[in-house]
Amino acid sequence: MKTKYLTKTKAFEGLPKLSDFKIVEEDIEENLADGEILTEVVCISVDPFIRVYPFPPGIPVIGFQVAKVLASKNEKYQKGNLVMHFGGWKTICKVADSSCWYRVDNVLSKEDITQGVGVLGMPGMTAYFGFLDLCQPKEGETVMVNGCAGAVGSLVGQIAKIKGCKVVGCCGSDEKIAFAKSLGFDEVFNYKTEKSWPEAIKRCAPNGIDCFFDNVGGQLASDIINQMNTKGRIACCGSISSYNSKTPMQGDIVQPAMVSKQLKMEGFVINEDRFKPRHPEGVKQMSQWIKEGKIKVRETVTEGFENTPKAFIGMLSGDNIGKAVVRVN
Ligand SMILES: NC(=O)C1=CN([C@@H]2O[C@H](COP(=O)(O)OP(=O)(O)OC[C@H]3O[C@@H](n4cnc5c(N)ncnc54)[C@H](OP(=O)(O)O)[C@@H]3O)[C@@H](O)[C@H]2O)C=CC1
Ligand SMILES: CCCCC/C=C\CC(=O)/C=C/C=C/C=C/[C@@H](O)CCCC(=O)O
Repeated sequence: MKTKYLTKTKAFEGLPKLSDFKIVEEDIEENLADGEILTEVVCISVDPFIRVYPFPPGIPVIGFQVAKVLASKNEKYQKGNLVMHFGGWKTICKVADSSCWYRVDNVLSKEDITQGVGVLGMPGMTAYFGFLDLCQPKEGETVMVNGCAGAVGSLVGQIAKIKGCKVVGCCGSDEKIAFAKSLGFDEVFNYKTEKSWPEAIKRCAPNGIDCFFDNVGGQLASDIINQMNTKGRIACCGSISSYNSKTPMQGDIVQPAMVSKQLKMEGFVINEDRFKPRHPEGVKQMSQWIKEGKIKVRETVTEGFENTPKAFIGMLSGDNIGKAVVRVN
């Protein structure tokens, strides 16, 4: 049997380019070891961590996909099931049990299957556990989310509304502002067009910020932290403003605000042991909120395996609204 995968030809430098990728075709043995499954890709996730995770050129680009089981030597999965696994940008995969997250067709219909790598996948779990566990939001508090129209940020804002918070967001276009407002965000600003970030933050959150979910980092994050209320909580989720930077980032220091306001700042990665065993809880709650109409899902879908690099570069450049995903089959 033949498989195809996308690999990077060399380490990324700055914003990745289409010429940094190539497709490789090879034979794949169909015999499976105990616990393995053989799958055919349905959709592929393009996520920011792929830009910064130091995987070498030559191997399939890392990442999550939803795939159909073609054969199984794992009692949890049967031929025909749809699963979400960490098989990378590859069409036919042999997958070990440890890389397979869950059966997607138990919770999603065929039309919504791309949500397996979005709201019910890694980004959804990041929003759910990262925000609720680290920020501990209370009713009436003000929550700030940057990258607020993306996969994680758009979900964090909606969870914050469910918890009775005032939600302030920022993002990179007026179309994205309209989207965030349609989700229930109370105030949103465009960080690309505002003359002064401190003034925009003050205007949108005049009473200060209690919880900050940081997707972006850099000076924008420093400006937000400098307007936090006493005992505020900061979840450091990502720092996408630095991922393509060719020179070291610079920004105002935050220690004076951290000390004087007694802030709590904590970084996390969703595959930590403290979250992994709780993923079924996250999937169940997010599914429930979607059914109840409390969480709305938006995706930017690119068609075709060969267009995965284009979708990835587009996501890093801000082209996506909601989750960026590639539909293959
Ligand atoms: N800690 C963890 O376990 C996880 C962390 N993350 C992190 O969460 C963040 C969001 O990820 P995700 O929701 O998947 O991605 P998004 O869907 O939000 O897509 C990326 C977005 O980042 C924004 N962006 C790009 N460059 C910049 C910049 N220089 N300054 C500000 N914004 C920028 C763009 O939106 P715009 O138009 O607004 O600029 C773009 O659309 C990332 O930092 C990611 O690394 C994600 C998953 C897990
Ligand atoms: C593990 C990636 C660390 C890079 C941190 C960079 C930015 C933050 C971010 O975006 C984190 C993303 C985390 C993604 C986690 C993916 C794992 O669940 C992959 C697990 C691998 C496997 O299942 O074999």
